[in-house]
Amino acid sequence: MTAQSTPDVTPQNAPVRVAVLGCGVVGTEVVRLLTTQTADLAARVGAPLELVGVAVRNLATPRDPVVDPALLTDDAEVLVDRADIVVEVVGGIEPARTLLLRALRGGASVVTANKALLAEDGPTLYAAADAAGVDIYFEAAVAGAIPLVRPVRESLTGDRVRRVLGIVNGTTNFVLDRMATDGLDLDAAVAEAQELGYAEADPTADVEGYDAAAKAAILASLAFHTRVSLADVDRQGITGVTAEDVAWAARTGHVVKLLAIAEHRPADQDGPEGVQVRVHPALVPQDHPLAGVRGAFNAVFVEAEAAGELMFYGRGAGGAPTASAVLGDLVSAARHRVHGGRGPAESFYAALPVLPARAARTRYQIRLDVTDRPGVLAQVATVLAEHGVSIEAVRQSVQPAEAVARLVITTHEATEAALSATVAAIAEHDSVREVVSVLRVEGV
Ligand SMILES: NC(=O)C1=CN([C@@H]2O[C@H](COP(=O)(O)OP(=O)(O)OC[C@H]3O[C@@H](n4cnc5c(N)ncnc54)[C@H](O)[C@@H]3O)[C@@H](O)[C@H]2O)C=CC1
Ligand SMILES: N[C@@H](CC=O)C(=O)O
Ligand code: NA
Repeated sequence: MTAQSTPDVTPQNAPVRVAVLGCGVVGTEVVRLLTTQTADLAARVGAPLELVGVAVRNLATPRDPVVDPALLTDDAEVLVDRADIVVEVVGGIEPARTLLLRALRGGASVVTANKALLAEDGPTLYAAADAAGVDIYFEAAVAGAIPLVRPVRESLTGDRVRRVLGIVNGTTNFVLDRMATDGLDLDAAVAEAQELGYAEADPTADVEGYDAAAKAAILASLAFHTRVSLADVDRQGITGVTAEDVAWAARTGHVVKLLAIAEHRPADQDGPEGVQVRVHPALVPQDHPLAGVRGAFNAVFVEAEAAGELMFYGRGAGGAPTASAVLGDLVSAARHRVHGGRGPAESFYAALPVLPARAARTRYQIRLDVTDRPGVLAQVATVLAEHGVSIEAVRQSVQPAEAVARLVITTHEATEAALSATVAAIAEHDSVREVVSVLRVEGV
């Protein structure tokens, strides 16, 4: 195998000045790619990319040797004012928002990995970019290295996207995988994900589903040409998922995954046109492609009217994979600085209402402990039937010593509202000791 050749022609155009804000897991890898691929990047852009500085919170923090100490500053505002393109890998809402607005208003383009900020206040950033005629790119913000933002924002913009469904958080996928395959508990698996650089600065954002919900909001906005914010997403994380849930999933031929699902619903007898966006743990059949997504990998299906079903798969977290997506955006924005042109502006003309996710119809698996005596199963089945929820399958295992039977009921499709009412009624029943768990079943 031969080494890739390095171009020997130095582009004649003036350098594009790049500022990097934040030098943590992702920032360090961005600096590494910028400083080790200088000639290739210059050839691809048509001008050198000059790293003019790296803003950090604490100058005294020990850093990877790839980061030249002479480039470090703790004055991010001054650095922003010196740049043509600002790469933001600090994370969080403030000071990231203020710094990015300063960059955009000053005429710099922006590349950001910050899904929390985009899902909270994306329209303000888009508007500032538009007013200044500059770019805002954010491939790294959704599904790390996987090209997904660009395909949805640009490649599929001539089609009608109906649904986006998948795994968009590497940390929780890693955690659920470690729980299932190695019997690790949630806290130990989260600590490992932090060690590997997958988790957010506060991993609550991962385990409680906020990170996946932010990504779902961004994807829904792009896919359906409308505005969806974090607050619009029906969100449930994985902290309620127990080792027993994971074990029962395997016994019934499933794996537990944290899924993000965004759907465009046409007007029909159930209600008006709109979008539904939800994030929650779900049982996925073991033979479904999403079940084979291991570790911190992500996988997303996009269903479009003309294109049909597309699947995107790859590393959804980690410093180097995320930096790859950042650099791709940086080259695009830099090309525009050198040769003219702009990336896409916000497209929100459809202005669709966000519909309650409780109206979404899915299958469910209900696990409950009942008194082990004749006729109990028929009584539980009657409660389900009375609420219009039909049963697809029932498994029963008995613990004779305790006179308890464990029932695992898989339902046909039902709304969350119907299911909740049914579960409440079941829980009231004399023979029911405990409703142990209720999980959606997706991907069937
Ligand atoms: N780690 C990952 O796998 C991925 C991270 N992201 C996003 O990338 C961004 C950065 O993530 P990480 O590098 O993992 O986080 P990190 O916590 O490792 O790095 C952030 C760095 O920013 C620094 N910082 C905080 N406030 C600052 C300020 N005012 N000025 C300058 N520096 C400041 C922190 O000291 C820290 O070193 C976040 O928005 C995150 O959501 C996106 C995709 C994947
Ligand atoms: N914490 C995030 C990082 C990438 O977006 C994740 O685990 O997916
Ligand atoms: Na991506």
